[in-house]
Amino acid sequence: MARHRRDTYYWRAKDEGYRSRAAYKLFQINDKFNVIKEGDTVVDLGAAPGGWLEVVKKLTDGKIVGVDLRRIKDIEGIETIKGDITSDVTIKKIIDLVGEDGADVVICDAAPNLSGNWSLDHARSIDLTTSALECAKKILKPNGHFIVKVFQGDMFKDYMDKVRENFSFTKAYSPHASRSESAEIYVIGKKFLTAPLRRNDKFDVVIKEMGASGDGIAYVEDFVVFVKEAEKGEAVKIQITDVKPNFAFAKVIERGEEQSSD
Ligand SMILES: C[S@@+](CC[C@H](N)C(=O)[O-])C[C@H]1O[C@@H](n2cnc3c(N)ncnc32)[C@H](O)[C@@H]1O
Repeated sequence: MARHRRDTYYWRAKDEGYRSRAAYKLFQINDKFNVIKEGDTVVDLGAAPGGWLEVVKKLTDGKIVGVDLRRIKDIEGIETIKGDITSDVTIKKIIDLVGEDGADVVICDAAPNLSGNWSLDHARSIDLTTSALECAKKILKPNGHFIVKVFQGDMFKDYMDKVRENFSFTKAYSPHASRSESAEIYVIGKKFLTAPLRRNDKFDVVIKEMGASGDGIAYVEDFVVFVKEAEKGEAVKIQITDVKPNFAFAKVIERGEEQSSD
C-alpha cells in the first residue's frame, strides 16, 4: 500500500510537471486548512527543488520567496535565497526581500540530513523546526499563518506547545501524500499572535469594567482580557486561559482587596 501511494504521487508529479511529489502534500494541507490565499506573500523555508514553490505560485499572485541550502533552479516570478534558515544573515535577507509589512504565510518542509537513527533524526528535526518557528516569528504579519514539517518523537509535544503559544489555532496533520511509513507530520499554526501575553501567564490586575456577557474586563498593556467570575473594581491575580488575536480570556487564581476601578 505504501509503495503504491509513493508511486502514485511520484508518477503524478512527473505527469503534471511538478519538481517533487511533495507538491501534493502542500495541496492537501491547503485544501484542508485554507492557509494560502490569492494575494498572499509567502516564504518557503527549505524549498529545493521547488515543488512547493510551484504550488504556491498557483495559489497566490503575491510575493514568493524560497530559501534553501541548495540552489533552487529559477522559477519565473519567485525570488530565491541560497542560505541556512538557522542563520541571522539569511533571516535578514528574507526580511529585505519580503519588506517591512511582513509575510502572510511561512511554510517549511525543511528536513535535516537523516542518519537512520530515529532519536537523533527526531532531535535534529526539532532543532530545525525550532529555528523555522523563530524565523517565522520574525517575518510573519500579525494573524499570519505557519506550516512546518516535523519528525515525530518524544519532543514533539513540547514543540506543539511552542507553536500553540504563538498561534490562535494549532493542528497536527498527516496529508495522504505523506508516505504511510514516514515519521513526518505537518503542524499548522493559524493567526500569529502578537499579543503582549501568552496562555498560562499570570498578572495582577484590577477589573475596570464589565463585558456584555458578564465577564470582567481588565487590561494588560492596553490588551483586553476577559476575566471569568470577576466584578468591576476587584483586584485579582489572573491566569490567561486562551489568547485570540485581539483579546484574551483568563480565570481568577487569587482575590485581593476591592479597589477603585478608575
Ligand atoms: C524535503 S526537501 C523540500 C522539498 C520541497 N518542499 C519541494 O516541494 O520541492 C527539504 C529541503 O530542506 C533543505 N534544508 C535542510 N536544512 C536546511 C537549512 N538549515 N536551511 C535551509 N534549507 C535547509 C534541504 O536542503 C532540502 O532541500
